[in-house]
Amino acid sequence: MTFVEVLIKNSSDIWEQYLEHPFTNGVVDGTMDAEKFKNYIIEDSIYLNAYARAFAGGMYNSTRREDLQFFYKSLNFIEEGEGSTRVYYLKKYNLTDEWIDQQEPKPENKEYIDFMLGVAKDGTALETWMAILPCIFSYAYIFRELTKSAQVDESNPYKRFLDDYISENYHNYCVECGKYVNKLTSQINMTPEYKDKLSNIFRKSSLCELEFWNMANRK
Ligand SMILES: Cc1ncc(CO)c(N)n1
Repeated sequence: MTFVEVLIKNSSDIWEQYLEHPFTNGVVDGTMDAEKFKNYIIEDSIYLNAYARAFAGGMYNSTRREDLQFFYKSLNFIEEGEGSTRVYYLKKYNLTDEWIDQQEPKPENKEYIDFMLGVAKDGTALETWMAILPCIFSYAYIFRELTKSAQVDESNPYKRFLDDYISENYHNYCVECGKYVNKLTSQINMTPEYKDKLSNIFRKSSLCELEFWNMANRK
């Protein structure tokens, strides 16, 4: 088993809950309440700004060119994909980035942001990847799994959102991230204690993801 596979296995009890969540299922079948989805997009726009700062923290703490490059290549990929989808929905709701900048995140979002930025501020590149990987991987996992048996309807208002995560492009990016992180772990001395430390960071972010869905599903 690769280290990335171990990480996911150690958080599988949480990951299983993503697939049964009323919010993720409501988005996939298009029945999600429009107001809830709008509020989700607002929180997620705040989150993605903090996410970019986490990458910046990871970059600041990286001294190897490959590590620096992988952070900015990833950030660019996210900005062009999900970032522009958020802008599309914000426009639809007549909201602007300037307005988003003024908003305070809800408590669940704030907890996730604070955790991620804390790891990125003081951690190594690898530790920072532990905090940001559940975000990247879980969306591919959730939306690929949930659309396996049923295609996304053309009339689904959330199709543009879903298409980002079920695309081949996003899948390939996840594979690339996995390879890169596995390579990082093969270059250092991974004691059992350190493996646990890394796995716990990944697990905490996985839990924050679940709380984010719970938050989104509350009015
Ligand atoms: C909270 C959250 N987690 C994961 C993703 C996917 O990158 C996202 N856009 N937002």
